[in-house]
Amino acid sequence: MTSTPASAEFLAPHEFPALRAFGYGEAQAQALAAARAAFPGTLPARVSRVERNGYRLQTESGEQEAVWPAGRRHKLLDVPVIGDWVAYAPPEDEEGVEQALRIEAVLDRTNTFIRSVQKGRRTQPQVLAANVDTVFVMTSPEEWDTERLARYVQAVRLSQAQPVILLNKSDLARGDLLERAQVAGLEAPVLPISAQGGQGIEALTPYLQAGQTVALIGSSGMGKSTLTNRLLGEDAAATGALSDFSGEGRHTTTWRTLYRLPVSHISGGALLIDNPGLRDIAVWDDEGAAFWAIEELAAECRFSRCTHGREPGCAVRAAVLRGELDEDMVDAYREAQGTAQASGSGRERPERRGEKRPRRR
Ligand SMILES: Nc1nc2c(ncn2[C@@H]2O[C@H](COP(=O)(O)OP(=O)(O)OP(=O)(O)O)[C@@H](O)[C@H]2O)c(=O)[nH]1
Ligand SMILES: [Zn+2]
Repeated sequence: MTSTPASAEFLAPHEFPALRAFGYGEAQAQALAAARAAFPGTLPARVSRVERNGYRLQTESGEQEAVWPAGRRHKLLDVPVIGDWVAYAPPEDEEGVEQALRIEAVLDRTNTFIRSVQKGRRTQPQVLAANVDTVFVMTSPEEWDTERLARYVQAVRLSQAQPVILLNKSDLARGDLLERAQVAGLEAPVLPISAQGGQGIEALTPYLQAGQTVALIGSSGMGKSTLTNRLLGEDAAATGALSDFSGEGRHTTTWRTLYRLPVSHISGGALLIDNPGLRDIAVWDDEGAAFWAIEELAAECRFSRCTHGREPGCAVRAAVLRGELDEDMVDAYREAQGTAQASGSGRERPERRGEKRPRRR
């Protein structure tokens, strides 16, 4: 929604100095204005933790519990995820301060990370994280695989985030791997680092500026936890989102969390998204990429509430006709959005399932 908002609904970013450190800026202020038109008086916050039964929000006045009201008819892709900006209803009275805040709307996302999940025989998109500026793809000398990395790089670029390859455990690199990695032709910087020893870590600084959001992905054992702990440093326990950070280690944490990195010689105070689902590199498949593409294209549809059915000026349909998008993927997406039924063209086509391209791993 890019139309100029009514002034009463528009709250300038500088009115939220604390949220600015969490990345609140002009785009969020515009999105909030649109949400306030529907939900007057709501205020902005960022989802800093997703729990089984609720959320933790970073508001201008600190972290607070919140709920996304059950029973509300919402579409699958509209459910708040880690990294989302939301509009919440401020508590009505003093007592209300003790209660969980109510999330009224998810603000327009600058991007989403979507994976495909299998529900029975159907493929369905699931949003893992939103509003990510940079994705660190972590690999190691033993696991270096140029082709596979090229696919992740492409997937990250599709989602409008910037890919950066971290070649961790560079202390273990043999022969000329570090040199070869630099000239592998990947459309992303390749940074040799050692999360354990700290070598090369300064190269991350440009991506870790205040208000920047980064996500770390990579298969098991690449050193994601080691790097996260190094970046969080001693200040970890002092950060709100980390109040349950314990000696048990992060492996036991199943929450999705947005950590604010302490300001150090490496980080200017960036936000780091840790999502167990995002860690699994298998999510970067063709289907997930198709769902991203649909989300991006949908912004170009003539109607902001386009269901990508038979509306005129639908950019998603146009891409299908051009052969750029798989129709099955569009159907799966529409089903998840709950729009397929409404527009009367929802079809299940199990007979075509067998024809689908094999999933690449
Ligand atoms: N030699 C060397 N070993 C490292 C380095 N970074 C991490 N390791 C080791 O690699 C192993 C795996 O590191 P983790 O940080 O647990 O890896 P992870 O990516 O978080 O793994 P999962 O939690 O399973 O996803 C540990 O034994 C680390 O000590 C490094 O820079 N050099
Ligand atoms: Zn459309």
